[in-house]
Amino acid sequence: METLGRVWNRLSIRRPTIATPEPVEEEDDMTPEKTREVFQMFNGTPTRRKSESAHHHRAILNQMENHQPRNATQSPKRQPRISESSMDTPGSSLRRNSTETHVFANRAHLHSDINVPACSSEDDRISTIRRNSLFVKRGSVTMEPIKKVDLEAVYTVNKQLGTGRFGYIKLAEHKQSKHRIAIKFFPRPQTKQTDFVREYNYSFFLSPHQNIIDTYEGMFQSSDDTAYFFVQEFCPRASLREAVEATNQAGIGEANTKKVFAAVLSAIEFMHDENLVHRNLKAENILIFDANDYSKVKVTDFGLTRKVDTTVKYLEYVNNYHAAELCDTVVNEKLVVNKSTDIWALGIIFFYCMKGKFPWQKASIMCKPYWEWEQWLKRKNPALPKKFNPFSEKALKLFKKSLTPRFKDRWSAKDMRKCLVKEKLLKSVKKPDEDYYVMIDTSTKSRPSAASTSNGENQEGAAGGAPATGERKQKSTLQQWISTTLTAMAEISEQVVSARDD
Ligand SMILES: Nc1ncnc2c1ncn2[C@@H]1O[C@H](COP(=O)(O)OP(=O)(O)OP(=O)(O)O)[C@@H](O)[C@H]1O
Repeated sequence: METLGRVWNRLSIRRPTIATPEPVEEEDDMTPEKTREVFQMFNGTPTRRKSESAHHHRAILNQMENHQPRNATQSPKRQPRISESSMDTPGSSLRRNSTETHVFANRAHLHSDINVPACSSEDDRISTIRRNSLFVKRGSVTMEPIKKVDLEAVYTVNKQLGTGRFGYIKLAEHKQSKHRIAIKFFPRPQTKQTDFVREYNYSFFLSPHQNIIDTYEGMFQSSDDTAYFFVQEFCPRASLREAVEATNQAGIGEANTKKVFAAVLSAIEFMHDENLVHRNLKAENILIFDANDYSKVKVTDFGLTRKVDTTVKYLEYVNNYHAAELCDTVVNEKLVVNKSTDIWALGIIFFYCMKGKFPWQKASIMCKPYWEWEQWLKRKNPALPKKFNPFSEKALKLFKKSLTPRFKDRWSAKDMRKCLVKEKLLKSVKKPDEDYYVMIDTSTKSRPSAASTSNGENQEGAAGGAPATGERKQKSTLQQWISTTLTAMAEISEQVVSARDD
């Protein structure tokens, strides 16, 4: 069993002052596994097997911006080290990591007087350096000292953007560069240093992915010692929660849901490939950068992120996104971290995007809407709960494979992505007057196509075979049908009369 102190000594780096732990409610104990987990991140020692490592390289390369996807048989293309690529960039200062031979970019040259981040998503130059460097992943998980910063001197701190259980986020402007950034604060002494460091490391380590919030390099604490903080890119729009709420319980529609999920599942697939579980997926933690077309969507908040198989202690806190196994757990019960909890949360988010509300409050049989779903799932009741009626067979399969209490039966993020990308998610709904068109069809061959009667975004503008796009056309078709019917009735009555006469 390796103690915290020994790990620091082994890393042979300057040991930061570790704050005396305050009696805060712990989510998980500082087990030897956990200690290793946190501090393995600091020395960058690869813990994966060789095959996993190759897979990781492929995954990270394929998902980095500006990188051509390669097939699995190609060996990872060597990326120029920063030291090489920077030769033609005079003035770029490089810093050598104290524990590793990796060299990675330092943004100190941009703000040489005060070494604090000021980058924003617009800062393409720096983000490209990071996103193109293969070793950023290992470089990013290196332990650095927590620097004291006089907040007022460096930033103009503005309004609060959000608040959570562990801290709060504020909009700020970096005084020197005028960049708008988001600062995530962790109040002291409530926050343990290890929790702060862990969240920063996961956030920074995962940032190169295009659907994960960018976290800028550096861990800080305010000069008055009231909070730790790190800096992230600012999302100028809203979270998915706000976007859905703005629809007044109508949901964001099939096309937008597909866009959101393409981004979110790409991020979660990346995390799961790295054997990391987000554990706090919810609409509030999905940031929408463009409210109009959902073209830029990023996942944030890695405060609960843990490696697969980590043992954590359960806290008494249940939300709409919690899987059935979490809702049945008692306080302080130990749980083993599993990817399937993210899959459940994604199932809930999918329902929420499509319907504008949650399927249930709590995934417990004490909650009637959930109990009804479970009864149907276990075939104890053949009636599908009404709220699932609008969904297509494929979408129902997605629900069955995410919102199942049998966590081993749950899909992977990849399965979910395949289903969401390819399949139609809403049933084609028969319009009330479809029968009328069927009658027309037999006489006038002018029935609208099925596409124009489907529910969802395809309702309007369906192509091919739809005759009655305007009211006028419909009226004339109706007149035609009436006259055909009247003629037919006259013929029939004539035949009846003549038959009677015979
Ligand atoms: N970079 C950002 N730009 C704009 N708003 C943000 C940003 N990051 C977070 N927010 C907003 O702040 C809220 C809280 O942020 P975050 O989830 O990171 O805090 P937390 O304390 O970890 O919350 P939780 O209770 O979910 O753990 C988010 O729901 C989001 O609305």
